[in-house]
Amino acid sequence: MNGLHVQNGHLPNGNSHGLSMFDPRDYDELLQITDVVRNQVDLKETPSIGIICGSGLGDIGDCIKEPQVLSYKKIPGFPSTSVVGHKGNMIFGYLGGKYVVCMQGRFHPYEHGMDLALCATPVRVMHQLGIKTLIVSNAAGGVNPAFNYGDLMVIKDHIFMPGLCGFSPLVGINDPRFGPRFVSIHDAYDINLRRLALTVAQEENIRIQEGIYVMCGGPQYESPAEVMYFKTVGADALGMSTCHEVTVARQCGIRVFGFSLITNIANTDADNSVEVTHEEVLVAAKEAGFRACSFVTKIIERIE
Ligand SMILES: O=P(O)(O)O[C@@H]1C[C@H](O)[C@@H](CO)O1
Ligand code: HPA
Repeated sequence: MNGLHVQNGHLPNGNSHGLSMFDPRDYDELLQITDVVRNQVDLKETPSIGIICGSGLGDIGDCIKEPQVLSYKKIPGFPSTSVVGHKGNMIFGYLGGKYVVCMQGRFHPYEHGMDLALCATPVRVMHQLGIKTLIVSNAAGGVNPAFNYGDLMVIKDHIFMPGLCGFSPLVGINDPRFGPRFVSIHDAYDINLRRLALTVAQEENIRIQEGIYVMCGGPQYESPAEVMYFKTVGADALGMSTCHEVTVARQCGIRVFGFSLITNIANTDADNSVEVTHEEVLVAAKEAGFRACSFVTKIIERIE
């Protein structure tokens, strides 16, 4: 065990700089964290599905039945969540008739020194808890001209900008217990889950799109010229998260479903642009809360 200090049987949280004292690439250290989680909740069964709530989409966690809520503050190694709209709770309980674990709040690389492995820690912990399927959500700016404010977008594929620039959660030592050194990202977003989601949306009368999500580094929103660049290379929606989590999930063989809530339409012309704010992102997410909950619940009901 490297660099991990056990105090009174508990591992410490990250320090005041948000940097963690544990090594998120160390399988055994993560096992300890997972054990601390297990010891603080009365698990009804092994959770089969993990959920990560995007900005303002914490309502999904609030829909969970018989919830057991564990604050991230009680999970050693988990850094703080500083972004408004990310409550920082790990919730166990039932959704759509399945036992799930839900991360009501995520760690964004821009909050934590671009330490992508640290930010993907919840996925590795959920893997050790036994999940087989991960549902990731995010707020994103729409680039595709057919998209409207408030649309949901099933993620078909992604462009992981930090990953392409060497900021991958898989950089560094690789413990084969997490999965292979080299991971193929050819089918990251499970096609059967995507089809199921499109069917559910149609049945529930939810406006749905399908497209390519781009993870930028953030925290600044993209300039109109940058948006045009991404549009040219095939982007449909822009955000600042998700791809690091999906990459780690795929390494450990978890199947993934991802969706974006289009909270704003990204600017494409500096002469006709509007300010983008996190406040409007949160308003859009609040308006979509009920829809997002029923979408996720109905999908989970039908997951085999
Ligand atoms: O956690 P997500 O990806 O939903 O958060 C988005 C991206 C930024 O963190 C923030 C910008 O408003 O919302
Ligand atoms: N860009 C990046 N991230 C975002 C946006 C955006 O326009 N909207 C919500 N999250």
